[in-house]
Amino acid sequence: MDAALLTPTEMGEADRLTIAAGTPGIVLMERAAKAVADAVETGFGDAARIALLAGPGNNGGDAYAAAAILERHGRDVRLFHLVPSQELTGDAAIAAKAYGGQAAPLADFQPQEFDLVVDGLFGAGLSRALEGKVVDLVDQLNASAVPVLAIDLPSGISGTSGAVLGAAIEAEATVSFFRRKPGHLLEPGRSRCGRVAIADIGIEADVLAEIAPTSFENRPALWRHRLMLPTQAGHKYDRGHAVVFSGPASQTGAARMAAMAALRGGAGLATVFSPASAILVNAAHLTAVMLKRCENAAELETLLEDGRMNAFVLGPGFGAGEGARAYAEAVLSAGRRLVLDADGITAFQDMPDALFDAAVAAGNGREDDGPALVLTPHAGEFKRLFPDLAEAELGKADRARKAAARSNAVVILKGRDTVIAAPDGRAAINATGTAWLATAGSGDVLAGLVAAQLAQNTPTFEAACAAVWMHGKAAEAFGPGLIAEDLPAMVPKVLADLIAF
Ligand SMILES: NC(=O)C1=CN([C@@H]2O[C@H](COP(=O)(O)OP(=O)(O)OC[C@H]3O[C@@H](n4cnc5c(N)ncnc54)[C@H](OP(=O)(O)O)[C@@H]3O)[C@@H](O)[C@H]2O)[C@@H](O)CC1
Ligand SMILES: Nc1ncnc2c1ncn2[C@@H]1O[C@H](COP(=O)(O)OP(=O)(O)O)[C@@H](O)[C@H]1O
Ligand SMILES: [K+]
Repeated sequence: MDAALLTPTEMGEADRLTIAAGTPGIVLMERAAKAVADAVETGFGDAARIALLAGPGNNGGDAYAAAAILERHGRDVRLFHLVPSQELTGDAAIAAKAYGGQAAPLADFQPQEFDLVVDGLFGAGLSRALEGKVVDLVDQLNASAVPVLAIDLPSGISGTSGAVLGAAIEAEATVSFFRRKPGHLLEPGRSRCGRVAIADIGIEADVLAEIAPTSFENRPALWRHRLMLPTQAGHKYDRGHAVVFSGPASQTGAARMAAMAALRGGAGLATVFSPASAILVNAAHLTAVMLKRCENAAELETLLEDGRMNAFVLGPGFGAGEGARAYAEAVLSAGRRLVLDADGITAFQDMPDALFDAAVAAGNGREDDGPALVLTPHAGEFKRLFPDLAEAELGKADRARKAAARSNAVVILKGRDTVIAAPDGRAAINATGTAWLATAGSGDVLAGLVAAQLAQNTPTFEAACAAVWMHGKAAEAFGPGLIAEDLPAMVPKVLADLIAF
């Protein structure tokens, strides 16, 4: 549960359970305010003049309480309120009453008069788009060079989806409480948050058992225990045999990169299945990865008789069309797990139901494996299979969740904020990687890394999460100038860190 993310509603529940167990709300608010004041001292110690913006709810209450602490520390603070303090209720009213310092209406706020702005306008309670004068204020603040420290979330960012509702503050840092929220990790929220720190305000982790969150940050804590690492006396077949389908002679590189990634990621063996026309070009470039001819669906049926080949990748450089559909259906109906990427996804754009039916029929493979199918679309490919979901007013995590449920697949919806979703409703949001991953062929390597985990019998959701995390870590380890070929070579370092973890 360390990796759990809480939606604002779930966070409200954590708050409620904690208060019911005996900690008054004002105590939680005081602790939240202390964390904000600490973040000011550690991150913005040089700021001479500090403005705190207070909204109409408890986010504003946090601002009042933080202003009181900073003033006690001798800092030059001034508070600006969206509504007069007499209109506040509950804990926010208590905090406002306790603050005896300077306060003025928000209309008087001029960003350039300050060295730091603490944003306590709206947090978890944001319920609709910002409008009117508040939008003007947000625009004015964003245009100024004054750094902002956001309380809980930058105002205007949805904690659930990371969306900008009307307008949103661009923070340099954000202090949130107990656990991250999806909006801290999903774009554009992630970019608006700046550095995120999570403060312990005394909410016990055991409230999570009752809340049963379904969103997670993609961290090793989520899947490390499900990874099958080599054993001392292990045989290569213990680690499975990954197969990648090659495209025609002019586009074979993608499959080889995926196969190399499968091997580096720990599959015991990796083989490229190649059409006859591309055998020579593949042979000229393969060494540790093996090669077999696979010309058509009939030949594939024969090859599938070798039950040790347990994880397949179809799509990178494959070419779209009927061939891809027949292969995908054959692999799934043979009870093997399949990563369907790129052209493999496009091949089903006119008949997504044929794919979903095949995935449903394939069921969950061996008992604990999870779904037989992994889909790895970027936003464009996602739209080909799920046009209605791509256009619906949904956050990225819910979009991926609905797609996973409909297709009975684990869906890896790629991008800077890749979401991995399972048909059972779990969704993990990834935070590893660099912008250098946006390079030709990097998705092919990811497909191979997923197959590496599937080959080693990692359950499907955890396999996908681990692969996405490693892919990002490999990019971080390489640094600038990355091209796709560099990624498999960085996997050993990523694995070493993971094993030491
Ligand atoms: N949970 C916890 O454990 C803890 C939570 N804590 C803190 O509480 C915060 C959550 O407080 P909260 O629930 O009072 O919500 P908050 O973000 O202040 O906003 C609600 C107010 O804004 C209003 N409003 C909404 N949208 C609007 C719009 N577009 N334009 C204009 N108005 C809008 C809304 O009005 P209404 O929708 O009711 O009309 C309501 O008045 C959380 O982020 C954290 O900082 C900490 O103290 C520590 C413990
Ligand atoms: N700005 C970014 N930051 C981090 N990762 C990114 C970014 N842009 C793309 N990626 C990742 O790079 C990979 C690109 O895959 P894909 O779109 O399939 O490209 P290709 O088809 O060229 O292989 C995905 O894993 C995606 O999540
Ligand atoms: K805020």
